[in-house]
Amino acid sequence: MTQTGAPLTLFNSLTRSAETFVPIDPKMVRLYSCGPTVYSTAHLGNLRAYVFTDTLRRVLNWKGYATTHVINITDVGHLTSDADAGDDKMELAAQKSGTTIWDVAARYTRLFKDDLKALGILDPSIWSVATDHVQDMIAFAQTLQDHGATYELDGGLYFDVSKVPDYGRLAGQHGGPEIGRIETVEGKRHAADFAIWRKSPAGEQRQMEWLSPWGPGAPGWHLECSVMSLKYLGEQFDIHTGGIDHREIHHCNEIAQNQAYNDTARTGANVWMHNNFLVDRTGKMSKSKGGVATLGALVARGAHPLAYRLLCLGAHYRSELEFSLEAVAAALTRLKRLVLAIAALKAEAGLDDAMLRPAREAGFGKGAPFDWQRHQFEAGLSADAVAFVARFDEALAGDLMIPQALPVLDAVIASTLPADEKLRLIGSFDLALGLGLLDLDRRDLSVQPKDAALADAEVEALLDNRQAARAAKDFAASDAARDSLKAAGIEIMDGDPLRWEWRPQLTD
Ligand SMILES: Nc1ncnc2c1ncn2[C@@H]1O[C@H](COP(=O)(O)OP(=O)(O)OP(=O)(O)O)[C@@H](O)[C@H]1O
Ligand SMILES: [Zn+2]
Repeated sequence: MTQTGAPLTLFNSLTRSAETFVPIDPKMVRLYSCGPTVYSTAHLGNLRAYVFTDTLRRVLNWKGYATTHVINITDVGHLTSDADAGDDKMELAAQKSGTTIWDVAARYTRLFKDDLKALGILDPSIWSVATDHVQDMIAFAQTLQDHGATYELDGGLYFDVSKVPDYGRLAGQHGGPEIGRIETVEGKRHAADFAIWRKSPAGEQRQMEWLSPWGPGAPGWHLECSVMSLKYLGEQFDIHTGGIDHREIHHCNEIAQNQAYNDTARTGANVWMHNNFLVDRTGKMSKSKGGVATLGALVARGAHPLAYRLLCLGAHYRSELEFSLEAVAAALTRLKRLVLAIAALKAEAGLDDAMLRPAREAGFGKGAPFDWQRHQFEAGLSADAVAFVARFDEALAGDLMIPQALPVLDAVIASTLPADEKLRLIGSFDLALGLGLLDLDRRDLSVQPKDAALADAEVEALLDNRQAARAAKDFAASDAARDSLKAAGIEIMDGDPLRWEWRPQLTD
């Protein structure tokens, strides 16, 4: 299938400019996203990174491209300091929890995937787990050594960044191998050199270690992404993504390894894309700071996970997004308004299951283009409706400008189009937005806070009492019922078919 609509432009961190996207193979766009280090629960900042990659992949599919998307799971090698020092994050977490690294990895991988599901993030074509690829990594490191790009120290096998052209170009640092790094290891030739194989200290056996030509040890973190992207996507693929922190070191090192491995100046991916940070008042949200906001914590306060997705979609991926509970509350209200409006449209037009099918089926394909689904929604639309599709498409095509696509959705709802056409447009748009708009019920969004004092049935009983009191014109009793519900965190919504909802505890 060929690309539809406006030409897609994407901002390439490598050239620091927005470029028209030209796939290497128009039949299959190859995409790699640096995955999580599974040593603790992902925080909302980490999840922003995957809302971004999911949006990218959905937009590619929406525009008619099939994708092969790889996300890795880092269960070895990521050190506590980016400056190639400190402990392995996984080892440290296992020590702290008194379990094995494998248990830690299994637990947090599962929790991570649960979070992605709750956020409407589609499964990648391939989840690649670092520890499944250690033999590939050893072979890759051996080739780097054969190509003269490494040197051995007591602590491990090091990559010599002076052996590749223009090291650090991605970070915008054209200073060569001496750029801004602290010398932390005795004998390193350049500050930016990094370990691709970390030898186990003599006389010590690590929980996770493998035999290698350089002795027992474990691979470096940067190595895994080069190896797994090469294995599944080839020497040069289309797009590589990660958070903006990866632009400075991790991706520079991946590029250097790819170049040394292939003996070329090519970087491994044509387009390198980076999402900006989720920040709070103290700066970048990060696990190391403690007291971290997780999706589970938001839900415990009564927010629906998709409210967080909508919050992310409301900011362009290259802008910082400031996190606050108030912002989540506002996104939740925005989502509720959308869902209420859509419920009214469904009541007006009658939404049959046949219309929902394409939206649901879109989730099964691990990267298939959305042509068929879009055709189901868009076939036979009026010229006025098609004009909305063009506006929406243009926003997506301009470097994934979702904040400009969302108002097109609002405009559709406010328009004079017939309800059936509005629903079709919403169904089509939502393939790219991933908010589950046609499926969501207002009831789904009324999430019960974890420490809620009342159960659903008790709320219903109190509401019935109140209704009876009102019918008997006993306004004191009716007000008392309202007040006791309010004290329990429940808002009564007269005139709303749902009648009531939990008031999310979304203030600091
Ligand atoms: N505050 C943030 N906002 C957006 N993306 C982030 C943020 N923090 C990390 N990321 C991204 O999340 C993804 C997963 O990162 P990873 O699991 O390795 O996190 P981490 O480095 O252990 O987390 P932390 O930085 O909190 O210690 C990466 O692409 C990373 O760039
Ligand atoms: Zn990576």
